Amino acid sequence: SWKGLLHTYKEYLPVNDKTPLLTLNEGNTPLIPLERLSEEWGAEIYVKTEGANPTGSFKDRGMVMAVAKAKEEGSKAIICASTGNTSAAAAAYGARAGLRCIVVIPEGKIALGKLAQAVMYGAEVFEIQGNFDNALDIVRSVSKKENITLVNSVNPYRIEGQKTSAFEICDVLGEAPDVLSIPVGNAGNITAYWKGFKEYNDKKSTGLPQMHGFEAEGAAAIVKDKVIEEPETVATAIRIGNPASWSKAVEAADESNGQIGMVTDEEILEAYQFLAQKEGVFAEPASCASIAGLKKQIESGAVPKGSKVVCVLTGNGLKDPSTAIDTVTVKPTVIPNEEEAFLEQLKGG
Ligand SMILES: Cc1ncc(COP(=O)(O)O)c(/C=C/C(=O)C(=O)O)c1O
Repeated sequence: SWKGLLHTYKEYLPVNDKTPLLTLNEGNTPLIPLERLSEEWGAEIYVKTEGANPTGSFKDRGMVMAVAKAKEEGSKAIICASTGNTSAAAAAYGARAGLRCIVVIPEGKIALGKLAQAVMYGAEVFEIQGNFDNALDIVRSVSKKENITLVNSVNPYRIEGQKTSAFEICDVLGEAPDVLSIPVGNAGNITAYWKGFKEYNDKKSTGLPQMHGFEAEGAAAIVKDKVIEEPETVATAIRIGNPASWSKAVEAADESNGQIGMVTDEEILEAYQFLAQKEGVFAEPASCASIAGLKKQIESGAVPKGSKVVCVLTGNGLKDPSTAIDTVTVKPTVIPNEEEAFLEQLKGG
């Protein structure tokens, strides 16, 4: 049976006999074929549903590695800035490892499910009156002054843990896909996937995908080649205006002959709905940037028909119930406690 990432991929990870084999059974997430969209769009499309991880996002992969190494090094506390999923994962793995966990999130801009997780796992939660980029600046500085381990994706152990998803995709498909489509916020994840695909290719000749990353238009620092001081997007997870791994994301796109593109909130929300309603897959808005971006690239021919594509769905749709209820097209209907009234509605009365 599956024993988590540190156990499964120890030969590819900085795991030694002093590293605690921390786990919440992260990893081994489903790779689901999208039959209807593949048919409609003329490509072979799969989604890597990272929302199936223990805290509902891909962050668990990086956090299990970063927290295990923090504990190995005798750290007593971890800290991160977060748009929500990093703080949820840090809080969970910090609790699991018995470490103090401090998280700094942008006041009023965190999805409800993520805040619920951070508080429930017992993190010390600070809502900064600023955005993620402001929060990251502060926690990077504080972690240097205090003996507290920074677990944002500037911590290389996060990238090590997150690269394992590329291994799983190659193991299931038997080779790398032609295209890997992925949302981009702070750009740690696209960096990690590219590292993973290269390592696996070196070891097993699995081939290399083109890396296609997508920012939200209101936070598209890389695409616009400028820091976005006031990033805005409904996809709050990627509401990041100064990606910490900016140059590594560009490197991944250039080396793989891929590209970093951007999608509008409207395109994200459209993908958010048709993915759930046509394929039964519910992912949070930021995740759907990978679907929205792929749609545009197939339409433009940037991704040729017949390509084998994996879209990374980075977070579970349940993380952000408010956006689902607020933006869904077909709203719920209220009915009295009467069968007649219900039948009337069912018949489209
Ligand atoms: C659902 C979801 N999808 C995509 C991203 C972008 O990944 P990166 O490009 O590696 O940043 C995030 C990132 C979230 C945080 O940065 C945080 O939680 O602080 C996310 O939660």
